[in-house]
Amino acid sequence: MSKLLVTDTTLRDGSHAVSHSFSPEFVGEIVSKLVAANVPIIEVSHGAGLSGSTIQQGFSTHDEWKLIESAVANKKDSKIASLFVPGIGTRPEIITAANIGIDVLRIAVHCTEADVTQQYFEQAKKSGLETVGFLMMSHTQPASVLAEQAKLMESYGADCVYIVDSAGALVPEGVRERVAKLKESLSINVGFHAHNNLGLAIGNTIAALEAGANQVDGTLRGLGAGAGNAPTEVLVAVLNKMKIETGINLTILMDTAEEIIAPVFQYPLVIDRDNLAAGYAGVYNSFLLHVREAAAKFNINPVSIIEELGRRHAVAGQEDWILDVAIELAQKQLVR
Ligand SMILES: C[C@H](O)CC(=O)C(=O)O
Ligand SMILES: [Mn+2]
Repeated sequence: MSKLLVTDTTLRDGSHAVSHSFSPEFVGEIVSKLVAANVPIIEVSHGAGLSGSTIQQGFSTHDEWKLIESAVANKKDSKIASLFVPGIGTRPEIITAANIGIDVLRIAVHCTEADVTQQYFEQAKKSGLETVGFLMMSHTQPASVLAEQAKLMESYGADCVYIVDSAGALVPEGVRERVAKLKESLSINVGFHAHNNLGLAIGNTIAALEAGANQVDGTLRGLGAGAGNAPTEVLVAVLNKMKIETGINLTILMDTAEEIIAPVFQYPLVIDRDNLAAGYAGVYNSFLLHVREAAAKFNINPVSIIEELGRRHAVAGQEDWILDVAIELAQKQLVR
């Protein structure tokens, strides 16, 4: 097996968990540490991707382009990736990010919407970028549907397609069958991105590797939306034990997670009631901060909002449903 490619997305998925408050200085410091640890790909952007700083997705405290410039300035031999969500980002932002010097664009859509990504893959290729397709909320579709979507992305120019467990809802068997189907269907790399709502982020990532995944994600200390991601340092420790070569320096990861990332946590990253409810109901992790705000505003149990969003199969971009559901539930309480 060629060397496994690990992408650290602390500075992108982790952005959700710190209310998009990373500074250019902090980004430069973390990128330097990840580069020193030999992490091959480092993702940096707003949690919702290029141009994600909006009222619906949460405003960034700093100019996103300055964050990306700082990452590029410190990247040395590592590659800088940015996420891109069609409908949030537009083609000019791809050009701007390429001109700043990113190397990889990760194009993320709900896992049945690959058909809207063609123009963005084409633009990314035109701009000289490597490309990754990110099939979000992959638990909602069977392997056969995901494979069809992934083949569309491959035809548009994707160099890799990821199974993305956005709600942390998959169990290892579900990961294995999805990754194996993509491996069977594609001639490009296959990746996996975990969330830890059921305590399975590491286990699921190993299941993805056993099914043939070539690229996997992690975040330092698991800093990420909702229940967080597979902690990169833990993942590398487990891979070392399994004699799977990554070329990554575990000590630098452990020290950076402990000494620099842990102090920036705004709340403990635990599988609390809301995070477990989201994984169990299959609800998108980046909804959770907004769910908690709405629950507090209307004095209702956040789990009742999460369970209703799960029943309605809410997907990325439907953050406005959170408030609608909260208002409906509050009104029901009033009429009891
Ligand atoms: C835009 C999302 O945060 C992408 C992601 O990390 C996920 O779906 O998980
Ligand atoms: Mn994620």
